[in-house]
Amino acid sequence: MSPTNASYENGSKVFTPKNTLPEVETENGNGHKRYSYEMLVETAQFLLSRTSTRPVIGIICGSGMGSYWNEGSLAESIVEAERIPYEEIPNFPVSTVEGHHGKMVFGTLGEVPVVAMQGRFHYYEGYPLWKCCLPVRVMKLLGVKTLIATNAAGGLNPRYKIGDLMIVKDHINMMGFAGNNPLHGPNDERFGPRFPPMSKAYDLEFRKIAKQVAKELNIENIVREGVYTCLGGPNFETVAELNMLKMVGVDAVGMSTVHEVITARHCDLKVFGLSLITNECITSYEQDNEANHEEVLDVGRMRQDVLRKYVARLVEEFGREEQRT
Ligand SMILES: O=P(O)(O)O[C@@H]1C[C@H](O)[C@@H](CO)O1
Ligand SMILES: Nc1nc2[nH]cnc2c(=O)[nH]1
Repeated sequence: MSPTNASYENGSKVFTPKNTLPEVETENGNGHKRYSYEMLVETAQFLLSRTSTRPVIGIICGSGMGSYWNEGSLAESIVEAERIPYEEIPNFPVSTVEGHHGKMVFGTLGEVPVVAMQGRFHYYEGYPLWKCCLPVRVMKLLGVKTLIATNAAGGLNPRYKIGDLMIVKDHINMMGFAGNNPLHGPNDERFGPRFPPMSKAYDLEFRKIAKQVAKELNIENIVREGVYTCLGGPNFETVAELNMLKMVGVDAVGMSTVHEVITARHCDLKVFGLSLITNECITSYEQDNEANHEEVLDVGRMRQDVLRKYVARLVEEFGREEQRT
């Protein structure tokens, strides 16, 4: 079935969108049924019935940033928080990774209504990319205008230090090179166009604001700006892989965010991406150290104070920017 009807007007091809995403797609090879638009509306309506918050900013908390230790983290600094476990949410997957709680948290940050995912879904957990990104579409249906996607990442740029923060300037969709994309399959025009552009994926104004706020908070010495890539995981990379990624201009390597950002841009959310550099990428066979998840979580804990303050101020400023435009 074609997702669009093409006709010709004055010699140019004109596409008339059809709402064609079938109720439930066929299983996509690994037992995961695709969800219809209506099912995601049901999910959003359930959430709206469980909270009085009407969020304008959605936050995805990266590994170790979503309250692994229950207090002091980004998700825990949300005021008048209402927490809804993923298991209670219709059509929602569950979080299986240590450091990811599995709750949607509604409330305010700096008086801006927000929803935060305390725990995200990763491809390596066995979810197809579209399912990893399902909450982004639910956020859109909740009324969210801006997505802040945070992640833990390995620092590939030799100037980066463990504990640095990287404003994401752009990404390289490595999994997309192999044809794995969250938008793969029939397109539902109610979310967005068949062929969305990605050249301005990370909002320029937000990036400027983030640099300004870093100055105000006196953390500009640890705030960088660079290119992120996502690999499928769950293993950390080989030396050869990392050297290849370095050659193509990658500054930080992770296992998330890229597909969430593609999904967010497809449904016209504005995006800000932030990586916490939790470990050094090993690019030489002479180095003894190896990447490990414990270090990733430890660095998240070490930096939770800074992250919390930084993201809370960003939310305030982005909320203001949202009202201005
Ligand atoms: O959810 P994020 O991208 O922050 O988590 C990263 C990637 C893996 O899930 C984990 C590896 O330690 O951290
Ligand atoms: N792929 C990848 N993901 C990470 N998440 C945190 N650190 C890393 C890393 O070094 N590589």
